[in-house]
Amino acid sequence: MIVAAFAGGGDGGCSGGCGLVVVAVVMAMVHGMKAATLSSDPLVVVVDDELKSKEWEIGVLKDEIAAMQGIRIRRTPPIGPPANYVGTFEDLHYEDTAPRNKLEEIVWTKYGEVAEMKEKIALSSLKNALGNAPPPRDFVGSLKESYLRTGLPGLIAEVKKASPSRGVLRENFNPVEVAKAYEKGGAACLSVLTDVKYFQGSFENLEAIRNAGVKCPLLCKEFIVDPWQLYYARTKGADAVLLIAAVLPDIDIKYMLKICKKIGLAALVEVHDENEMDRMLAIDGIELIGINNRNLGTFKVDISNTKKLLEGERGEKLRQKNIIVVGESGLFTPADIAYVQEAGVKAILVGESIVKQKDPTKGIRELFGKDISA
Ligand SMILES: O=C(O)c1ccccc1NCC(=O)[C@H](O)[C@H](O)COP(=O)(O)O
Repeated sequence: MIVAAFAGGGDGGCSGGCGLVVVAVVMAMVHGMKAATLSSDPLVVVVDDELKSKEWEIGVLKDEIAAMQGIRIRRTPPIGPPANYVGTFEDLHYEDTAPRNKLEEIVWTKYGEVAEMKEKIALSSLKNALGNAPPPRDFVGSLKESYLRTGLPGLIAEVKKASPSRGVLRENFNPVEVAKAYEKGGAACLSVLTDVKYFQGSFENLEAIRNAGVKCPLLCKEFIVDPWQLYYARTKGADAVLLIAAVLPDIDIKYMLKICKKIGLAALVEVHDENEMDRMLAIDGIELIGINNRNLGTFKVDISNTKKLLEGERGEKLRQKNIIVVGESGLFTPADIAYVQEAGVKAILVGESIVKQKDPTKGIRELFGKDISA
């Protein structure tokens, strides 16, 4: 086991906690080196090489910790150590270099995109810009209010032009028009895809909807891999963000939840299976858990996933913790809504079935089998 070897343990009994200590130590070293890089020391080149090596080691360790938590999504392609690497990991083999599934491909692309964005906009600038951002609105409160008003799951209606599994869902896509139609139809909140490459979304769409006076709180539907994105989303007017348990280890979820709280973002934490649900149930401070019925590896949609994850002790624990469960993906008919509501959800996230309708307001009426706007 890499972490144990690196930690000098080697007895195979090193838990995720041990790995975290190792990461903390390496990070402290990296921070020390970053400080050195800023100086005019003649050893700067050597320090730069070491810095690259240490950052690479952190990536390896993070994947190792994630794997221990059952996460199969690797953060970056396993490209091997930087040139001149001298260290603990040089014996690793890099055969499995293609993404294992679409989600992993999206995550790798996102890492690259975010790295480029971070070069252009420093975190400190984003922090300074927070004061000028449109004020955060109560995403969770809006879902609760809708549920109490209608007796039906609060609707998070998704502004989604296209998806990897279904291709283009709506030609002549006007995000503001769709958002207004959803609001008119009784949506409690909106989800706005901001990923460009795979969903043809954008942060411009999010900003445009916010600036058009739409009152529904907005979820920034993005693949978050770095805390920088949380600040960016907030400065663009998001009220909530998505944290995907299949992508983020517990330590990242905990850290990001803290940041969200600090900057006024609600967090929808998304799970797909029992392992992810159990991991999230062990974390304090989660208010919203989304159960995605779409397997993000195979794209297969099965709404019985929601029921399966809410049965027995898990359902009981969710109720005890007052967590609102959101049923996500593959919901098309009033019977589907009744099925997931019966299973215990109090909110739903719906894209395809309503965005494809000529009139999305009417699409919402058909989805629920009644007018939920009044
Ligand atoms: O929708 C996809 O094809 C997809 C592929 C890979 C990762 C995520 C994906 N979708 C994100 C979502 O979870 C859905 O957009 C959302 O739950 C709404 O689903 P639906 O009502 O089925 O459009």
